[in-house]
Amino acid sequence: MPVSKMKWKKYTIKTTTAAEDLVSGMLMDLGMEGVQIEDNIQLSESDTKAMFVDILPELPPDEGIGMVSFYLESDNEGVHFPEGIKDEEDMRIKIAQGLKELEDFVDVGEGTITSDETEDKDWINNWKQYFKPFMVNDIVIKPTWEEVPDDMVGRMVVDIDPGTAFGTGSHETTQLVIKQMEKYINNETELLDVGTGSGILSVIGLMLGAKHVIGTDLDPNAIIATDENMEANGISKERYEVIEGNIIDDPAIKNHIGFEKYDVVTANILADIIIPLLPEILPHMKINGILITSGIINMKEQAVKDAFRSLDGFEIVETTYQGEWVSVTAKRVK
Ligand SMILES: C[S@@+](CC[C@H](N)C(=O)[O-])C[C@H]1O[C@@H](n2cnc3c(N)ncnc32)[C@H](O)[C@@H]1O
Repeated sequence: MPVSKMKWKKYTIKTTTAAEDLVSGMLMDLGMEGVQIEDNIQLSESDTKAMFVDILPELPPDEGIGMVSFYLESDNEGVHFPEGIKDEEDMRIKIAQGLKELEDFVDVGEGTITSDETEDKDWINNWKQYFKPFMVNDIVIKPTWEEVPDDMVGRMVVDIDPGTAFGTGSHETTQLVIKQMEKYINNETELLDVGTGSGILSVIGLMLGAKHVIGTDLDPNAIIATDENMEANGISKERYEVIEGNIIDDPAIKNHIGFEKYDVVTANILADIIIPLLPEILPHMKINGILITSGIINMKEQAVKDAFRSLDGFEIVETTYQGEWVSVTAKRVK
């Protein structure tokens, strides 16, 4: 699929941090898509988890200003406004009315609207320009829309389009798991991939010879992406299953996955999620089964290891590092 080169016009409303969510909602009601908020409020714990960052960025002080932006497609005929909006003037009037209604509930601040010159920007597909074929050990990982470069021909090739799910393979945490999988997966392996994202680890597990994989994720986009990536790599439906749900607290998922069944389990999720996952994953593993955890920022290495050691059943066999990230591999010993 070629990288889309649509043109977009960006409009930005200067408001307050208190009003930014309401302003976004108002814009979405008017039919705007891709609404973005920028402010200097520190991310909450749940936001950081969703964004997969363990370290909070240092931001300048929050001065209560929030910028809410949206993008409209534009071409030679001009900007394409959502249904019900005639032109730019009509849009500005409708937004001003919307802000006025919100004023009864919250301080909307300046409420000024600025626009950027039309730019060649596609915020959904932009990242694709930077996703190029690369290698992890001997495995070539490439976007589905790129050819295998000449110097990488003849190796195992994994095609990936993560869509909106996590997992191009370029993140250190994913690479740490792939390198461990190469050591432990063989033709007898039953694999469980907790937090499958794009399905990249499941696909690689099967390509390395695993008999079957079950992937789980909380994100419905991960299910779609995994199906697509299995197909892109010519993997038949009998070899895998991907399910939406949480093995931490959903007994139906636990029963479905089955107990004492897995030779290898991968879990590339944040340390704060891995810690409560460990006792839940243990009973699904065979004795001598291997659990490869990743997504652990170095400052949380000790906490994850303490969690492993507090459980009667795991023995840590290896710790590997890439950049500021850590992967802990453990064996089920009883
Ligand atoms: C860092 S991504 C890893 C994606 C892919 N496995 C990789 O290695 O590139 C973590 C994934 O875990 C999912 N996740 C978070 N908590 C989970 C849980 N309790 N059970 C299953 N998946 C979870 C997220 O939705 C996200 O897709």
